[in-house]
Amino acid sequence: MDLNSMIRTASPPLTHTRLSQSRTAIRSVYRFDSSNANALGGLNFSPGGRYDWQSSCAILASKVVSQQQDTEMNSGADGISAVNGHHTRDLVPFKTAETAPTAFPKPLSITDLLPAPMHGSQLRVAYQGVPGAYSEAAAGKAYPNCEAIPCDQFEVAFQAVELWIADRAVLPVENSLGGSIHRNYDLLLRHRLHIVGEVQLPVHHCLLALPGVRKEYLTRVISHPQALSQCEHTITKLGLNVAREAVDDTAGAAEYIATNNLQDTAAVASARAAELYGLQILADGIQDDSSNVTRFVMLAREPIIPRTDRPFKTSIVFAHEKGTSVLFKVLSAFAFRNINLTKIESRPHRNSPIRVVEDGNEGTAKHFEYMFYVDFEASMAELRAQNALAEVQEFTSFLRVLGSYPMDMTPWIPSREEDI
Ligand SMILES: O=C(O)C(=O)C[C@]1(C(=O)O)C=C[C@@H](O)C=C1
Repeated sequence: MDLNSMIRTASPPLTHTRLSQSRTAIRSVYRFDSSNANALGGLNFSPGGRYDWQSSCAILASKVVSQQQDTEMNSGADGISAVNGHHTRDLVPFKTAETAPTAFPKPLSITDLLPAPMHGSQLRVAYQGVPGAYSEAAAGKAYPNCEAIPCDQFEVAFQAVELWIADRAVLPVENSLGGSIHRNYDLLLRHRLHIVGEVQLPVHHCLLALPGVRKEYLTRVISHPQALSQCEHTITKLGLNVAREAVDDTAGAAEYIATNNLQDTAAVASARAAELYGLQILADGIQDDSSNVTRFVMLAREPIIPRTDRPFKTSIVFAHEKGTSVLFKVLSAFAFRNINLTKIESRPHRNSPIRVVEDGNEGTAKHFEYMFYVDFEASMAELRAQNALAEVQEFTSFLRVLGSYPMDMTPWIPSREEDI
């Protein structure tokens, strides 16, 4: 058994197996009851279903709304049906309050369209890791008072939302020191969820060990690979002669040390993980840069309606059969309209990873093919963004809008000063 599986044995996050056990129950009912909760490892789902919200949201096509339409939207449910070109009554079965007072669907209200619905019921948010992981903190920042659902893998968090076990997933996509979390870029493409928001979380790492353990006793430091890479230089500067070992998440590493009473191993994790698993903090603020930040995206089954009354970001992914030659044209579509790009990422084109170009005289060239992910600072409700994408569509063979969502504009709170 490897380290990761041993850690998983000790903690009960949502796994692929538990997801498939619960699949049948989830398909047959929208409401979760306590038996489903037990099937999912004791997760305590909030009572009451969301089918009213689901059926209402089903009418929201991913079409954009203009600024003028945005105003109509504020006029209530009728306005919304007009905005989207649909008639709600065609889609929602009509019942009078007298005949079925409890089954009558709640009309879609403006709060249903916000990234964090204020339904009164607790929002269930899937994250990868165990309690004390940074992803759990990001879920709490994105959706205060949510019910955070731990998942053992990123993919399980995607599936938890798809299967209605969770309402949202909050997943890391990039870190200011460690770079992109590639796995999540690939999963964004493979799954059909929509980005409905982003949060940036200052990440303040600590070196944790069992009480009484001194730095000199350590032979091994374990953590999430991103966390290890964010502390690489500092671990060396601390004079530790240790092997680095990657595990699934930072808090899981802390839990593993506590459960197995490991005297020679330290974890890179949060101060909250130290508290939860009874470890001491040997060194505080061990990230190589004190302004270490991880950006997380919030995912949902339905897109939100883009707006223009606050700063929005839009994320797209595109590809072209003729390779990278299209890149300049695509980027210029944004440059001409003064639209800032905040991120560009390329990933292997899994369906056709190599393009072979025969040249009779020179031989055969093999070019790698890519999917390009771009984030830009504009809302899909803005004409300039719509025009830019119309142009991009002309140059590309594949284009998907992953989401148009409010930018995280929370004031910058620098991480505490290093204390080592
Ligand atoms: O292991 C955790 O605590 C996580 O939440 C994962 C994760 C990541 O995937 O990057 C999140 C934030 C930090 O950058 C380090 C690790």
